[in-house]
Amino acid sequence: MQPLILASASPRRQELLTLLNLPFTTFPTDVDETLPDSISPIEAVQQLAYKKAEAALQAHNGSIIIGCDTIVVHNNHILGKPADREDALQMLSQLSNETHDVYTGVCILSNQQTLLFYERTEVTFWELTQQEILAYIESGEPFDKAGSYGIQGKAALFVKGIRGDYYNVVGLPISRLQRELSAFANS
Ligand SMILES: Cc1cn([C@H]2C[C@H](O)[C@@H](COP(=O)(O)OP(=O)(O)OP(=O)(O)O)O2)c(=O)[nH]c1=O
Repeated sequence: MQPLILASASPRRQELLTLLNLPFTTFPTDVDETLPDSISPIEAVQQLAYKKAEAALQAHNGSIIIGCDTIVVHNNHILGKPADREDALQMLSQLSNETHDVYTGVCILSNQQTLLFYERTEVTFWELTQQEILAYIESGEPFDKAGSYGIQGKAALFVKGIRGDYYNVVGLPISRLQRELSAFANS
C-alpha cells in the first residue's frame, strides 16, 4: 500500500487511527475553515475534509491521505469551535436539555481516487446549570472542540444518551473508516 497520512493536528484522531494497526504519519494542515451561510452540514464536513486532504496531498504526492472534519448541529445551526468563553457559554446553554447531531466528514484521497463519506451521531444532553457550564469552561476543555465540548472528557457527565458511533463524536468514525479504506485500497 502507498504511504498513509492523516491530515490532522488532532491527537484524538491520531490515537483512534492507531486502532487500524497500519503504519501512518500525520501532517497537520492549515486550511481556511470558513463556511458559506447556506451550506448543509453534510456538504460542510465533506468539503472541509476534502480541503484538508487536498492540502496534505500537495505536500505528499503518491500517498493515501485521510482528512476529517467534525461539526455540531443544533436546530439547523452549525456549531464549530468556540471563538471565546462567551461563545462557549452560548453554545453549551443552547445544547442544554436538547438533542443535537454531530457530523464527521472523512475524505480518503490519492492522486488517482477520491472517496468521501460522513457519519451522523445523535447526542442528548441533560439540563445543565449555569454553574456547571461555567465550571466546564474554566477547565479549558471546550476551546479546541466543535460545539464547545468533548464527550471523551469532563463533558461525559452532560450526556444523557447517544445514538450512533461514539467515535464519530470524538472526531473519527473509525469502524466505518476501516471498511471504506479497505474498499479504497482494493479498487
Ligand atoms: C463534539 C466533539 C468534538 N471534538 C473535537 C473533534 C475535532 O478535533 C474538533 C473539531 O475540529 P476539526 O476542525 O474537525 O478538527 P481539528 O481542528 O481538531 O483537527 P484537524 O483539522 O487538524 O484534523 O472537535 C471532540 O474531541 N469531542 C467531542 O465530543
